[in-house]
This record gives sequence, structure tokens and C-alpha cells, in this order.
Amino acid sequence: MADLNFEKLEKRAPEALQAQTLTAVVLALGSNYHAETYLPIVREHLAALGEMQLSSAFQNPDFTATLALPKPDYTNQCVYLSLKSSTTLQKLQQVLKQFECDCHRQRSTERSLPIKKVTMDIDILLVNVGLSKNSLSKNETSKWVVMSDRYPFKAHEKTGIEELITTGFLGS
Ligand SMILES: Nc1ncnc2c1ncn2[C@@H]1O[C@H](COP(=O)(O)OP(=O)(O)OP(=O)(O)O)[C@@H](O)[C@H]1O
Ligand SMILES: Nc1nc2c(c(=O)[nH]1)N=C(CO)CN2
Repeated sequence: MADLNFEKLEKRAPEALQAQTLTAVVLALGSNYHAETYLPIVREHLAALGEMQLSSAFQNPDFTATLALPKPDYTNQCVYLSLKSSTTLQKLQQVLKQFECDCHRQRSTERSLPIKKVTMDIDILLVNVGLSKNSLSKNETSKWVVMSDRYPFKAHEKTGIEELITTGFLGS
């Protein structure tokens, strides 16, 4: 699908997708603390889950930074992951959360700090869901759905997804 149009894709809340079987996902990785250490670690973890395609990793200003409160830049990268074994969104979220923990992501104590050290944040942007046989789309066995809590995508996410589309993996 060389022209994946985000606006036309169905948007679904994560709560409504929890039990859905997923065959592939698009993730956004973000790190503002020792990204050069943690991005390779998380990519290695993700590679164990299936076939992976990466967008370029870019350093971007934190979109929550202001003149009054400057914050460290993030390094962001998007990942297309075709899952070796299909799984539910609920299970995948647990696995990804564990990967963030493996990157020493601190949550409880950092909440109160104005500037968070985020070793690794993994966000699910798009999921490829299996369609039931009696679905209206007769020739399709799966379709891409946008995670509504991440939409509209941030500029760096859009750039990353578009790069993945250009390399021909999404929906091909
Ligand atoms: N699209 C999604 N991608 C990743 N996790 C999600 C998504 N939607 C809901 N979740 C859930 O949200 C939780 C992550 O919440 P968390 O408190 O870590 O937010 P956060 O990563 O700090 O948010 P942000 O990335 O906006 O800073 C996970 O437990 C996960 O189950
Ligand atoms: N550029 C950029 N800015 C951010 C990002 C991010 O991934 N990239 N993530 C945030 C919270 O998770 C806050 N700000």
C-alpha cells in the first residue's frame, strides 16, 4: 500500500482492541536519555518477536519543551514489526512494557519531575488486525487500524511511517 492514507483508516481506542489478534504493528520508539545505548537494546528485543523494518533514527526537539522549560532532545525511530506469532494487543502491550523496564525506564519516581529521563518509550501507532471470514471486505484477510489515542500522529511519527511506506513494507 504505497499510499496508506492515515485519515481514511479506521481509528480504534486501545480498550476496544485488547482482545484483537494482531499480525503486525507499527511502533514509535523514543528516548531522551542514553538513546545510543537503549535504542540498540530495544531493537534487539523487538527483533526476537518477528521481522522488523526500521525508519531512520532522528534527533528531535521534545515537543513539550518551552522557552521557559527547555528539555533534552529525543531520538525517535519508527518500526514495522511483522509478528512471528500473532498475539493480542493486551499481550503485546505487556511485552513492550517489559522491554521499557529492561531499558531501566523509571516511572513512579519520575512523575513529579518537570523533566523526565525517558530511557525508552514504545508507542503503538498502527495495528494490523485479522478480519473474520464473514467480513464485508471479501478479498482482505487483514487491515491496518490506527490507535486513536496516538492520532493525529506527531510530526516525527508521520515522517517515520512515511519512510516505512516508501520502503514498501506497510501493507505490501
Ligand atoms: N498506543 C499505545 N501504545 C503504547 N501503549 C499504550 C497505547 N495505548 C495505551 N497504552 C497503554 O498505556 C500504557 C503506557 O502508559 P504510560 O503511562 O507509560 O504512558 P507514557 O508512555 O508515559 O505516555 P506517552 O508516551 O504519551 O508519554 C501502557 O500500559 C499501555 O498498555
Ligand atoms: N520529539 C519528541 N518529543 C517527545 C517524545 C518523543 O518521543 N519525541 N515523547 C514524549 C513523551 O513520551 C514527550 N516529547
